[in-house]
Amino acid sequence: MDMAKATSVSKTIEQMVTHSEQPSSGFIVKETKFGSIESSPPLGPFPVIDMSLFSSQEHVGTELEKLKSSLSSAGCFQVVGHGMSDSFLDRVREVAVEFFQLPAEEKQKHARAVNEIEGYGSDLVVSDAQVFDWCHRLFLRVFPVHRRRLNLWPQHPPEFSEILNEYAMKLKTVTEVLSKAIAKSLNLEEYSFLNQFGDQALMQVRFNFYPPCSRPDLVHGVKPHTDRSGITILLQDREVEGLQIRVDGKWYRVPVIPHALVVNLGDQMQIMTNGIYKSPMHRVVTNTEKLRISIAAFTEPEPENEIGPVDQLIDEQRPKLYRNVRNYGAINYECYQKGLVALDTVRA
Ligand SMILES: O=C(O)CCC(=O)C(=O)O
Ligand SMILES: [Fe+2]
Repeated sequence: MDMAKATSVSKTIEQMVTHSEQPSSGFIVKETKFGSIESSPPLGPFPVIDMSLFSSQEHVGTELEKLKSSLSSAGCFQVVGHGMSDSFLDRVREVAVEFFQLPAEEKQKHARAVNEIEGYGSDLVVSDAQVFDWCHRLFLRVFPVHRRRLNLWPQHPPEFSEILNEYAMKLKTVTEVLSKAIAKSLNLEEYSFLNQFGDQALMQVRFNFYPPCSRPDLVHGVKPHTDRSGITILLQDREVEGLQIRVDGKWYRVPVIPHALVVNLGDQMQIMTNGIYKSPMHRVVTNTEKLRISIAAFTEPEPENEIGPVDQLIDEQRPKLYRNVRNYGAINYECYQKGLVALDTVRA
């Protein structure tokens, strides 16, 4: 795909929104393998877990039970008691909004290169048959720190980098605490997953901006996918819903709880838990009235690390479901281009 066509995708959304036009054909979903685009399926069975209770003798058992039952079915829950204040989370959202409100030329200074995902832009174009998502994104690697590409980090608003850095550090702690709790919920040693992530685990943050859309019934904010990560932590819009998760073949809405974080498992945790815990398929729908922003942080093992199902989760009843792999990110990307389900290609 040449540069002209790639940039025209992002311009098109803004122009169509400004002129209240119908989405152009490149955005229209023609076949939905995973069910029609409904804006209001039922609310999902996603529990709210209070992380501060992990250190309470009295309550930890109940919280770990909730974690276990949600991860073995839906693969998703929300967390409170994560240690971040409401005002801090609002600040994180605000800097994202301020960035997206900048004039297009200003945002383009941080544009991603045509064949790269890091930076600001719309969908990376990988095939002529591709249907585009109704979304602009700013995608930045935050860990390991020496791999940050600071030229892609916004200069406006001026406090963007400082806030993102602080948010990333806090999310790192939350992710570590959750990894240990996930291990405990399976009666494993606390570091069973963290050891596979390694000290140089990757964290990438994606700021998603979904403009209102005149035909939410015809486009996806983000098309159905599973995350390639180990663990994804999502800060949803304070007010506007849009995320849906598929459980047992049906779509469910994830409710907005303004100061909770949504936790989704990614494919690499499904591998490490030998398929006991699920990496849920999810999608985002748009609406006619309101724009939506969300901030997703994906943590995954160091690409060079070999990861695989934890030994204690393999037995005669549950043989090893996945083989050991390195660089799952690259496998996932290749499958995406070929239209294959990445997890199916790494079965034992
Ligand atoms: O916007 C959302 O709620 C989810 C976005 C998402 O699934 C992603 O960025 O991978
Ligand atoms: Fe996702």
